[in-house]
Amino acid sequence: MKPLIAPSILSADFARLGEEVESVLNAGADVVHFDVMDNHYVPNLTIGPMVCKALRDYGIEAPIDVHLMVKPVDRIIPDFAKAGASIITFHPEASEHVDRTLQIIHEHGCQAGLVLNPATPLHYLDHVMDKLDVILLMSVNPGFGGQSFIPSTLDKLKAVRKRINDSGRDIRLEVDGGVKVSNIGEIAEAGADMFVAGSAIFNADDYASVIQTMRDEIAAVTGS
Ligand SMILES: O=C(CO)[C@H](O)[C@H](O)COP(=O)(O)O
Ligand SMILES: [Fe+2]
Repeated sequence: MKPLIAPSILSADFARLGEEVESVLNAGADVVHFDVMDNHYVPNLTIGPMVCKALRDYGIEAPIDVHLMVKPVDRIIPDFAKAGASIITFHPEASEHVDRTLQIIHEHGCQAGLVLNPATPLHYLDHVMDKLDVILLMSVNPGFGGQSFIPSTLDKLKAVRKRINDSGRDIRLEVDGGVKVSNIGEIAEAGADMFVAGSAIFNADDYASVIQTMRDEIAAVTGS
């Protein structure tokens, strides 16, 4: 599948969020990564469905990838679907019934994904592979942008890539946390095909140049 670059708006200038999202899409980004934190499941507080709707009302048409770091998770899903989310991912530890949460996301017309933290085992995928559109591996502990990539994620990516290939389904393998120009090649080589990057893109002066360099690094190892 075509590699997707998904800037995390956590590192955008929130006072100019509409413009920032527009700029990063004009600079070549594919997907908007939207980090939702509740000061309960993670020790930080960010943005909710009203902000997602505001981006749609502003004219943003690109897919919005809502990464829910909230507990409980089910009751906020319909609000995000109504607000214009395209993909909704959640952490299994934040759901009492993972299969039901996936079902709620699909019933509301969104693509669904599970997010596994660095220390969360892969067995959470065991009985739901047929219901996943996305698997997101966290390469930092969730809660903050600007952290360093945890290298053991590479082996985990390889293992999940194998599971996806064995399943025969088109499941996106997304990676989130500490992704930069300097490591995106090895991350792609390990099997990721959707790359979240917050600080690496929004802290740069030229968004287009960072995104193009990321694409070149991915193409150098995967040919796509
Ligand atoms: O989910 C997240 C943190 O919980 C963010 O998406 C992630 O950290 C992106 O930021 P950066 O690229 O700066 O690491
Ligand atoms: Fe995220």
